[in-house]
Amino acid sequence: MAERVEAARKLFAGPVTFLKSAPSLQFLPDPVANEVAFAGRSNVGKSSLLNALTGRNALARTSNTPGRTQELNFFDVGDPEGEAFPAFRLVDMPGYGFAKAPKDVVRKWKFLVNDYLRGRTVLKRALVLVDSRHGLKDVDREVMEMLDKAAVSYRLVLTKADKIKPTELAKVSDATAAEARKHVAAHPEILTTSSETGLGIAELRAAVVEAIG
Ligand SMILES: Nc1nc2c(ncn2[C@@H]2O[C@H](COP(=O)(O)OP(=O)(O)OP(=O)(O)O)[C@@H](O)[C@H]2O)c(=O)[nH]1
Ligand SMILES: [Mg+2]
Repeated sequence: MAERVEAARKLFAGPVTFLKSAPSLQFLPDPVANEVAFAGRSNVGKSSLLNALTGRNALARTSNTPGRTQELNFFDVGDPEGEAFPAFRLVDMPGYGFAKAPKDVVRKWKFLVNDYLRGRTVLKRALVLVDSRHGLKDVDREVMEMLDKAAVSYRLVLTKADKIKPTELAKVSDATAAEARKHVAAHPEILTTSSETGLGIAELRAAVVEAIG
């Protein structure tokens, strides 16, 4: 475990650059590197977690206003010692399930995300982020079913762990794990993170590196 964490730290210490935004499938980058995608309800902390993983504060745009990102954002991550750049890609997905989302936006999200998830052979894993204060919601369950059907393996990641008491956190984590076990494509173990304190970030890096192989 410690070895994997160290290897992952090195890989993530390499160059990281924003590649492009894809508002629709025709704008997807060529599938030249394995990808790990960040999914989750709006405001759950996807962009913040991507920044924490790469150690770059302002790489992915974070915001207090939910639903700003409606595109797939691709980031190249390199290996400082390797020849190949990118070594892999991180994909920041638009958030789902915010209250004021207009219907056409929701429909667009479903088409874009569903098509991306089903058709992308380089997509090795999705990380489904869940706010640890709220736990899984029905929209998350719908996305989990979408991932089950698309046969994309995924891992549930609790975010903003700094915002709740450890006893509450343990309860939410147990409940989330119990649900994960009912889904064929879900990893049974839940990762707990905070972009604010750095909790779980090293472990999440290791999980990404394991996923990209
Ligand atoms: N306390 C705390 N706040 C966080 C954490 N992660 C994110 N936030 C805050 O939560 C808000 C939303 O974060 P984002 O990273 O923009 O969320 P997102 O999931 O990318 O949101 P969308 O792009 O709208 O889907 C911001 O105000 C962040 O500063 C965390 O670990 N702890
Ligand atoms: Mg975002």
